[in-house]
Amino acid sequence: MTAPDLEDLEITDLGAQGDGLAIMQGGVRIHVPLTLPGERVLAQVEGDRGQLVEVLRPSPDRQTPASPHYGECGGCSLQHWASGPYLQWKTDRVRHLLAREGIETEVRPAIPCRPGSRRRLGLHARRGQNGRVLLGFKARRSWRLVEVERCPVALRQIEAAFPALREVAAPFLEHPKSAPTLHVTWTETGLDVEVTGVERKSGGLSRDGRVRAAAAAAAADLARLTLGGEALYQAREPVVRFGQALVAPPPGAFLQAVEAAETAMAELAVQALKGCGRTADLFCGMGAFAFRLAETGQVLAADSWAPGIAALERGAAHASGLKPIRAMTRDLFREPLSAFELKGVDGALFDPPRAGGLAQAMELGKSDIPTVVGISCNPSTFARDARALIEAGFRLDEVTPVDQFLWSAHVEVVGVFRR
Ligand SMILES: C[S@@+](CC[C@H](N)C(=O)[O-])C[C@H]1O[C@@H](n2cnc3c(N)ncnc32)[C@H](O)[C@@H]1O
Repeated sequence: MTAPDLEDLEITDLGAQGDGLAIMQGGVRIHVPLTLPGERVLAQVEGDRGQLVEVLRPSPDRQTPASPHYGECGGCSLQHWASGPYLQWKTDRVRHLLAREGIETEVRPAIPCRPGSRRRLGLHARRGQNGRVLLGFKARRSWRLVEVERCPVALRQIEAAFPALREVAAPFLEHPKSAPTLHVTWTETGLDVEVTGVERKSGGLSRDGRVRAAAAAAAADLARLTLGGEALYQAREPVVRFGQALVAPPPGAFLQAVEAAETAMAELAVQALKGCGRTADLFCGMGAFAFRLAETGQVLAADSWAPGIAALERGAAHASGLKPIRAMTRDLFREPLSAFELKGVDGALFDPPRAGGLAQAMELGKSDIPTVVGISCNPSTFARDARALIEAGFRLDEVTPVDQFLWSAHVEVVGVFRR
């Protein structure tokens, strides 16, 4: 094996994953994580990857990273970038991905999210030396676990619970093949933790393990602890608020990562769909947007995840002052709501998973709905779906990036289509 070459590189751009890009002789593009455009750096280069050794000429936009685990932890890739150019890069990236589909529209300045606002985290647990439990995130481009004590992205309540969560994780490591992940969500009644990645072949978690997990959950004052959807401990029912409604999320439910981002997206959607008497919320989850839309008009809500639809229905049954919500479990990839079924709907919102919702977008295109709001955590598939709507006669009037995934290369978008 040959040792990597030490190279003096000029970083000219930033790639899609947030890595600095340098062009070597012969036009080879080298990805150098943790660098910024305009910087001169020393990096160990192997293939098309460079590992930063030293920043020889820092960018004026370089800032001190907030996390003590920065660089090692793979969770954040852009913590070293000042907020102005960082947000501008996300906005430009959305514009670029739309342009690639031939779409030109107004891309508004990205809505920022504060540090310390993330309410959902996936924490991995492993055994370290001397049997000690390690809790943290994966290292950059590696399966290695980086133990974290602080996470400036997470809500303070989650960060403060790290030591107690390490105790909660311990029983799930009883089988050497287990690689547990604690999916931690902050709710109105406290922390809701769903554990996955526990070896099931030998009967799953032992009886003793369950007792220890429940005791650790009580000591950590969790609202609920579940393993693969099965309750191990519940002190209080977890509850999340969507506008005026309270919903009890089933274990492992999808929830927008940052509450303020969800509120900002809902405000954009409600504003665009103002005056609609009947809207459709497609890929509705537990109704994060449906409940806000139901404050002024009837809602038809659909999603393939039956437990989420059941939670939405229970929330709707207890909410007061809302217009009726009709919810249905439906696979919108295989069986999108047809233009015929959408008759009488005068506004629609669609918020598909990362893969996008092309089949549903095409049906929306065939319908006579005048306004559609598209929300997506993947601007590439959003642009593809937008293309389908535009080909069906819509204009994409505006797109607003929302920086829901702080200091990562990911960005959420909200687009308003009209015809
Ligand atoms: C990005 S989430 C949005 C959920 C909701 N709008 C919210 O903000 O909480 C995407 C949703 O798509 C749903 N989904 C995934 N595949 C689906 C499919 N084939 N058909 C219908 N819904 C699907 C998931 O269950 C999830 O609720």
